[in-house]
Amino acid sequence: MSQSLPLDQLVAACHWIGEKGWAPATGGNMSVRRDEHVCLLSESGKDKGTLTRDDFIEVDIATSQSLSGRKPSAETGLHTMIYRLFPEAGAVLHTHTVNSTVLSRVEQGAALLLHGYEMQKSLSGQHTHLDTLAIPVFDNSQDIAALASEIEDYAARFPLRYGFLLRGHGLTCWGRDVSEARRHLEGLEFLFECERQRRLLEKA
Ligand SMILES: CSCCC(=O)C(=O)COP(=O)(O)O
Ligand SMILES: [Zn+2]
Repeated sequence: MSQSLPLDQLVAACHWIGEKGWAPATGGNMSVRRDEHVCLLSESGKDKGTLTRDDFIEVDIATSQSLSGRKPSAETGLHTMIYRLFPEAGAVLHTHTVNSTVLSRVEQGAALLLHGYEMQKSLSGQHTHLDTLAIPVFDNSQDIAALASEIEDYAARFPLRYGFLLRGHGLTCWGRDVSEARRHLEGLEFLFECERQRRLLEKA
């Protein structure tokens, strides 16, 4: 059986994300790397749970410019930043879930620390619940270029793996391919739900 193409895998991932309710009201954006220079990014303003192959736009990774007249995601600069920072990154998924939106506001520190969860091992290279996983949290901004620059500066000084949270906005995560990006998204969302519940129960 022939293996589906990365874009087909990404479209299936978008439908899965939509079914999960993780991209409500046109929120979220998704992309896949085509090669060293170009990625395919979801078109801005569309319902991401019902995207088709035709809803993805070729974008130059170096300049973040669309190679056609159509408007790619408002957050294009964050996707291209990830592809420039991490040559091994093959797919980027951005979602607006309740957990990522609320936890990123409750967490006042520079990172959401996850510790003691077996499902930390769902993330590539993680082998024990005894380690502490730090998912950085950045203040939300409508200035995507400035936000990308802030995150690039962070990545120059600290390890940046799996994803980052935008405070009161959502999660952007990535993987070597669509399958790994999906696993990282699902694993992080599970961990966020656990952490949100833990904080609620420990306050009770
Ligand atoms: C109502 S969604 C606000 C924009 C956003 O945060 C998002 O993730 C979707 O923007 P896009 O331009 O990619 O549709
Ligand atoms: Zn968003």
